[in-house]
Amino acid sequence: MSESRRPARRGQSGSGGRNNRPRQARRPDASQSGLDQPRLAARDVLRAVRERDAYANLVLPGLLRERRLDGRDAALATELAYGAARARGLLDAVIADCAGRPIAEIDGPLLDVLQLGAYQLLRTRVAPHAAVATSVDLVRAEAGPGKAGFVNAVLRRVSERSEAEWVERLAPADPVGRLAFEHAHPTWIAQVFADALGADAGELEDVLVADDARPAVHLVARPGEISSEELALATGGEVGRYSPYAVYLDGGDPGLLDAVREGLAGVQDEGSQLVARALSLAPLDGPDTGRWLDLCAGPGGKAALLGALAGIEGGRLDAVEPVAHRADLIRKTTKELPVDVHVADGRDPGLEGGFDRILVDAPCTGLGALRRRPEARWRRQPSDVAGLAKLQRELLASAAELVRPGGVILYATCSPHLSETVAVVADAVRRHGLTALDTRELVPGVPGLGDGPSVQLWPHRQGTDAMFMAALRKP
Ligand SMILES: C[S@@+](CC[C@H](N)C(=O)[O-])C[C@H]1O[C@@H](n2cnc3c(N)ncnc32)[C@H](O)[C@@H]1O
Repeated sequence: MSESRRPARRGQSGSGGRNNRPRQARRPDASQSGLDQPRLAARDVLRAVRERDAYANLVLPGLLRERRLDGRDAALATELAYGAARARGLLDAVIADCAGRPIAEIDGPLLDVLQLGAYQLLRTRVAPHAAVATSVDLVRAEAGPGKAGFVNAVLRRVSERSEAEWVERLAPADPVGRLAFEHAHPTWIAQVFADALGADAGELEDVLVADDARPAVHLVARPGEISSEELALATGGEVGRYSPYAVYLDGGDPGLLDAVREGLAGVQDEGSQLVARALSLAPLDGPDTGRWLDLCAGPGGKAALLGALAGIEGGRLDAVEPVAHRADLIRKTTKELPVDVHVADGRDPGLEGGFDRILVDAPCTGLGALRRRPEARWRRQPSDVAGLAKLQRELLASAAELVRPGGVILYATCSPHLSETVAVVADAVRRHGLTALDTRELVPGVPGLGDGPSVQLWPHRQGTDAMFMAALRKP
């Protein structure tokens, strides 16, 4: 192994899910046994993402276990796989310039290694000769000396400039495009962030930087099971700033923690905790009869928190999810809680109305949680938005039917896209006669919430995912 173990500049963690079985997670064969194993693992993750649309953060853990990589080797593999997946647009622009040909004309397996090498050269403190040599070794072992020579030549060219110099040379001239390029985001997503920031669009660079940094792991202490103080003591973490259930961890695999294995705690971004809590705090007209509904509940993170909070008040939560295996995940997360899981479409779940509190945590583009899903920013397309916005409106219409007069709906997305947030809410207010409440009052103690009445959280302001929420009461 090399000096590459020095701390790298950027890194990450995340969540997601499809085609992620560890098909590629077999042990390396004999021809690979002399190779740098963390880099081989990172290369295999990039390959799985490219070839079969896998999610890096679901493939990598299985692969590390299969290959018995732990400690510093696991940390290096994680840093390189997630970092290269996240920075793909920037890396590809540099690689294409150095190769003198479009990315589409470079063989996929070579491109995986070039991205890995370019990432090390531009965004880590790995010594250039180690970055180039280990990349060349990876290609030589699989594709022979000719291809290895090509990779060697391209990476040597990459190493002739720093990241800042490449940005200077290749970034588009327009301000949003330039910032997007510099911080490895597609321009359209940077524009979505700028639009959502509105008058605060001057903070765009701060958002992009925060979105590109390794996020802390957030744990949720299950109410009634363990307090956040006890959880922080048990895990060596730090009690969260805003959610009374949050604990921050610096890194590591939270799945290995006793508290998580025993179901006393879960992994959940603090912003998501604040969403669930906001629904529980919303003022109703009339008494709370204890009928709560989570209309888009899979995989069950917020349902677990809501179920625990409803249970403390003697209430119950109905949890709706159309995808059977995601409904199974809700059952697993909420067992022993007063939660009834229904496999159904939230637009017509077949439940009797009259709910006091309804969460609509709608399917969305996820543009607010990109920091936790390394490759997602390069996969999402602007054309994804229209279909989701239609579904979001329909789900909110269904919630407006199911909530009782005086009851409250909390509409939430892990996206700041205006077409998925304020536009959907304004439409619901107009069509269904709902009243917008001041949602800022439902996240007490959280600074930087702007003019209301809805709440948009940001990684650079609150350190959470960019969750949106709006509380709506039926008159
Ligand atoms: C943003 S996720 C919800 C996350 C969840 N609340 C949690 O905290 O774990 C959206 C969920 O809505 C589900 N979904 C998709 N279409 C739906 C529909 N028509 N009705 C209800 N849920 C739907 C998705 O399968 C997904 O599990």
